[in-house]
Amino acid sequence: MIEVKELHKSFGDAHILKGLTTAFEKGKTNMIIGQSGSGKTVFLKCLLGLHTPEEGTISFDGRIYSELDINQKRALRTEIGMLFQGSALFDSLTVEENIMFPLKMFANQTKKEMQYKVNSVLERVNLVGANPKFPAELSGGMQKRVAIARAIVMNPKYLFCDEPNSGLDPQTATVIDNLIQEITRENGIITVVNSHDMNSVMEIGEKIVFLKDGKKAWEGTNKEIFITENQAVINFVYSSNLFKKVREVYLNESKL
Ligand SMILES: Nc1ncnc2c1ncn2[C@@H]1O[C@H](COP(=O)(O)OP(=O)(O)OP(=O)(O)O)[C@@H](O)[C@H]1O
Repeated sequence: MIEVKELHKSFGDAHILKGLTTAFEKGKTNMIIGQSGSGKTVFLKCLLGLHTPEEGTISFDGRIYSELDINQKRALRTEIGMLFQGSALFDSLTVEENIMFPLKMFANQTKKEMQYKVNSVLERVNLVGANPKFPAELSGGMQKRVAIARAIVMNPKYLFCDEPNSGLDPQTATVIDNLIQEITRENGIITVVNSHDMNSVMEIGEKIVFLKDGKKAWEGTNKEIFITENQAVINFVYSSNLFKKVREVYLNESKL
């Protein structure tokens, strides 16, 4: 479990996270939602250890990050897979070289072991045989699948994803969402996803944390978000006519 307690993060006078407390469980896809500027990326960077909170703790299966020494932090870092917005593949490297990159950096494996691992993750994301291709030869959805393969090649315990659907058409976005959720369940990963995409939130949000003014304003499941009476959530999630309608239908059906 990842436990976040009373997290505070400021930049100069700007107090961004103001005592955020939440927890994320194994095998679950957790989504962080909130308006632009509400601190989702800052929070993800705190989880990654890229920002140091002034107050509060983040514990990874009992290991409080701020209390770890440099070697323990380094070891923990190898347990984290990251899916960046826009895939962030190295353009000059092939698919295979991209996926092998973290193995070469952090794992002490033979070429044969690495090759086996690359092929098995490529198979998992349905890209068998894509090894020699360059990112520019792939569609956005395929690039995203390569990025997922790279994020899971080290068998991470934790997977953090920043806007995994940005720039994808709705059908491809759903494929990527389902892949993230399936891999999370199969491997018992703790996955945390920052998202603007309400479709994703409804589809795979087993736990949703709504950030507002640097705090958790609401949390619940993708079932509970349909029935919540929390006005801030309603204003944010059901701002579009389509989602208003979906909520209405859901509420009417649940009365039957
Ligand atoms: N390194 C930084 N230095 C100063 N201010 C920062 C820094 N990083 C983020 N901020 C500020 O923190 C606030 C929250 O930013 P953040 O990127 O976390 O928002 P977000 O919820 O992810 O927004 P979006 O949905 O648009 O990506 C913003 O006001 C931003 O300007």
